[in-house]
Amino acid sequence: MIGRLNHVAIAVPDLEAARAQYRDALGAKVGAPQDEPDHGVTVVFIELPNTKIELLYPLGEDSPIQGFLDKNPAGGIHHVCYEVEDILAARDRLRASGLRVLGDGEPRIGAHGKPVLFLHPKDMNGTLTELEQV
Ligand SMILES: CC[C@@H](C(=O)O)C(=O)SCCNC(=O)CCNC(=O)[C@H](O)C(C)(C)COP(=O)(O)OP(=O)(O)OC[C@H]1O[C@@H](n2cnc3c(N)ncnc32)[C@H](O)[C@@H]1OP(=O)(O)O
Ligand SMILES: [Co+2]
Repeated sequence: MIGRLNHVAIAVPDLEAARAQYRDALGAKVGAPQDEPDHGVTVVFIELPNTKIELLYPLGEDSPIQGFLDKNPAGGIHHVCYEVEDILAARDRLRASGLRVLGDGEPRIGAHGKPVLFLHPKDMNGTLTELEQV
């Protein structure tokens, strides 16, 4: 059911420093910061030949990544995102397997303008998992 790895998200304590590191030290193609108020994060996408890195920084007072950064002040891998063709079919299949879909279970529009859902990290081998319909 799952398709390509769309992105690996890394929560960072200093977004500009992380952007500069990927651009200058690693020589990567680094995008501009993009505020996502509905998701409580500012994101920067880094284009790699085979996937993307999504740098995450908290936005607003109720950011879902604040707790993660409090526990991991140097930053760390926050989630992985897999592509699916039909997100509602994927959600129903995963729920039937006993996995918890976060929030109200209704897909929300993500940073690429496509519907996304998240699966609880405790049900996914300790890894917060995002699904994006492509
Ligand atoms: C820009 C849009 C979109 C895109 O298009 O790409 C995005 O990527 S948005 C990214 C940010 N949005 C989200 O993360 C939404 C989903 N996340 C959540 O609903 C919450 O963050 C959470 C996963 C339910 C965690 O909630 P929180 O209140 O921060 O923590 P808890 O204390 O309740 O955590 C319970 C338990 O889970 C562990 N945990 C938390 N976050 C992670 C993580 N990222 N990876 C692995 N494990 C995680 C946490 O440590 C707790 O474990 P214990 O300490 O053992 O209890
Ligand atoms: Co993401």
